[in-house]
Amino acid sequence: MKSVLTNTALHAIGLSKSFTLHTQGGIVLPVFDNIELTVRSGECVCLHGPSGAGKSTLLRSLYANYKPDEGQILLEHGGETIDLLAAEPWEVVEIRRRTIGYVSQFLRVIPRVGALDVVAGPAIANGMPADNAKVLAKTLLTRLRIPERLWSLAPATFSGGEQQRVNIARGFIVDYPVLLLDEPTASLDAANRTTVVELINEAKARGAAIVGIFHDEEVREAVTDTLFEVGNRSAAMVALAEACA
Ligand SMILES: Nc1ncnc2c1ncn2[C@@H]1O[C@H](COP(=O)(O)OP(=O)(O)OP(=O)(O)O)[C@@H](O)[C@H]1O
Repeated sequence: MKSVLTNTALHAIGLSKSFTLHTQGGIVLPVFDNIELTVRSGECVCLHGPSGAGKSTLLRSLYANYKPDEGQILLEHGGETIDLLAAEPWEVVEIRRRTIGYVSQFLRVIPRVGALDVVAGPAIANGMPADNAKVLAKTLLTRLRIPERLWSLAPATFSGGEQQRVNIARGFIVDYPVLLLDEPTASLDAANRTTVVELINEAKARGAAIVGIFHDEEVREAVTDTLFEVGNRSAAMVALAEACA
């Protein structure tokens, strides 16, 4: 469909999700119901709620890792508004390449590919010449304090925090219009948390629409514009100012 979202980068309408446990007698676990979520360009929405409320499930649904039972996820992609849930698998691949970035807590390591190439990969896939992509990758790895001696090594043997920082560099190397962040600072020290906050705020300043889960209170307060409560049946938007008052 032609573009219908004005200044809104992502609009989820009527999202409902339950899991059916086929190996456990077909028990149905409802997770969320009738979620309505709007994220504007330059805005960071923090998914908030108790453990088990469904934050990760919602974030994964926004990346089409999980398929909600009902609803639409409208996005601007290639000058058109598309519904991610109705997209063909090849379109989902294309949407992930160009429009939605996702930083999970854990790096899915690619055997034998060095950290520099792991980070440069998404930029090259978006058409950036390899030399330029590697320069950008080096800048990000330096900002995230990955020592140069590790750049050519495959991250499989890196520490948890090092892997997470490689993952963050990989997620921020492309100027995705929509960025999904699942606890990006979970294994990081204070200096690297500060760098991640800077990267998030720089992404917002260039107009990225961000949805994230941030358990660290300082990080949450430094980046969040809007808290989105997950976990009651009528999930509601609560202004950050109210939540922090
Ligand atoms: N793949 C799955 N299959 C079945 N149930 C699942 C699956 N993923 C999540 N769940 C269930 O859905 C509910 C929500 O889980 P989810 O991980 O989204 O919560 P969360 O709010 O992110 O929790 P936390 O803050 O502890 O990470 C939980 O009850 C969980 O057991």
